[in-house]
Amino acid sequence: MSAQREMKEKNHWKTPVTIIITVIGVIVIVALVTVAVLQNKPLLQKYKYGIVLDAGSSHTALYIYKWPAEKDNNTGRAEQMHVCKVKGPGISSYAANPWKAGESLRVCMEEAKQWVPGKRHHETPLYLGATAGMRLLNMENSTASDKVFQAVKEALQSSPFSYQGARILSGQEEGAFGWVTVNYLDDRLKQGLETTGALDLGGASTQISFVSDNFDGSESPSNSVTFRLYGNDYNLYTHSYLCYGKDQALRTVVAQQTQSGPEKILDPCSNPGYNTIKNYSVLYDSPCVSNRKPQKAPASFHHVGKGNFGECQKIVRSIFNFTDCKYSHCSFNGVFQPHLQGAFGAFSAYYFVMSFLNLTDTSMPLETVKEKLTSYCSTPWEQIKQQHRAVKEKYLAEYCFSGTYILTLLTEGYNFTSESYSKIKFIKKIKGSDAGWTLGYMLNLTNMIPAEAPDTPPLPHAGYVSIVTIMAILLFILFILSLRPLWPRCSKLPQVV
Ligand SMILES: Nc1nc2c(ncn2[C@@H]2O[C@H](COP(=O)(O)OP(=O)(O)OP(=O)(O)O)[C@@H](O)[C@H]2O)c(=O)[nH]1
Ligand SMILES: [Ca+2]
Repeated sequence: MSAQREMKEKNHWKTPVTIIITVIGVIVIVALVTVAVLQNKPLLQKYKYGIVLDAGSSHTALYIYKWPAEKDNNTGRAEQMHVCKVKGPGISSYAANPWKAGESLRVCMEEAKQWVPGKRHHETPLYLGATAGMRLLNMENSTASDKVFQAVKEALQSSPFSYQGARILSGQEEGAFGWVTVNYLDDRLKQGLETTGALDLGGASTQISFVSDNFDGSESPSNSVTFRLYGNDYNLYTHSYLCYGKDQALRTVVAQQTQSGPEKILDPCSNPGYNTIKNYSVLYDSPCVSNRKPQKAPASFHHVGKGNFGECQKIVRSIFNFTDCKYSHCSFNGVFQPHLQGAFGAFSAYYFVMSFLNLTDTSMPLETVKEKLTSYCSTPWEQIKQQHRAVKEKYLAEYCFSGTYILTLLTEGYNFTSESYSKIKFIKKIKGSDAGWTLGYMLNLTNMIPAEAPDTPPLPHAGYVSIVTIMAILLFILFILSLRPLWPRCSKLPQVV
């Protein structure tokens, strides 16, 4: 009797133990699965943001980038979220009123505050990089350049973002980061694919950057930039030609025609019927041409269009020096350049000009490109204006020169042949992000491209979760089986007895 009671009491005790064990088991399963889910992926996809201001010679643009805020930055791709074009000219144009340079940025800075979520403002890095316009101002008047930077810094520091500095990029940096952007957006770096060269045509300078098998940097170290990205070594050739941006090259071509200080020039690079008065002091107010300034000249001259592609190309050719070269190969002006290799992406003014002129199809023979330019250049100015009422007159007036300049720079300056020309792609954006140096610059400064290939997880996220879930269930079943001797079935034994 007492044994039976003991057994009954024991059974009373066993049932709650089984329940507790079951509850603990369920909790363990839930905890394990939750850990697996959380460790590998945040429940809510959050983004990080970065802002880069491109203070170019002709204008400033503010780019906002975003990327998934995963454990390490290297797994998600950064993409352009928004671009804000600053109204007015580039910051170097405010040399006489530096505070206005800072003021000009305010509208876009306000816009940035709307695009980046408020709670991310303080952790969002903000950079400003200035290019050829500020390089020229710095050469001409470093005090004025410092004052412009001071004004710009104050404007940026007063924003809620994490200001990381404003500086002038070197030509090598500008070229190399443009190359990084293009290849990053094309996913060529991560996958270790053959890279694409980058051609950037700005207002005051132009860059060419590419990887060439027969360039190791030894022949001209100043043209060499090395990178180790995702476990691959790149020896990049890059050169930036100051004064060979579209605006400065045009200035040089007009200066070339006004060296004797005439009152009128008949310019083959402007359409027939184009006629405007230009100021000598404005034209020669740039270190790119100041040494050519005529000794004796009136205050202004009549700039009259003649519209002749062939003659225009002759003058354009004359701003390149093709004779001096101390290296095995040169492009122009005695600058070393290895043999062109692979495909190229051409952006900025290359794209603006060639898309306007319907010349982005590079399978078109070079002869056809010349014919189309001949036709555009010879079209009367009034007709051009009538046909393109929505396009800014300043741009319209320059397309004959710009097209001629681009063709000459590519084929005679950089030595693109009809075959290699067909490997150029005129581009504005890649997968929604603008081609340009800004993204590459930010990726570099935020260490978002690792030197070594990231450790790829042997299993995707879902795989981890499934395995942990199965293991947890198996463990639980084993655990329950191990408790068999305590199962309620035992409590019935005394009744049988
Ligand atoms: N036709 C046309 N030209 C443009 C447009 N936007 C800019 N440009 C011109 O194209 C040239 C190059 O522009 P950007 O690439 O912005 O040059 P930037 O960055 O200011 O100059 P850099 O400091 O030399 O790089 C300049 O002469 C601009 O005036 C456009 O929408 N259409
Ligand atoms: Ca630029």
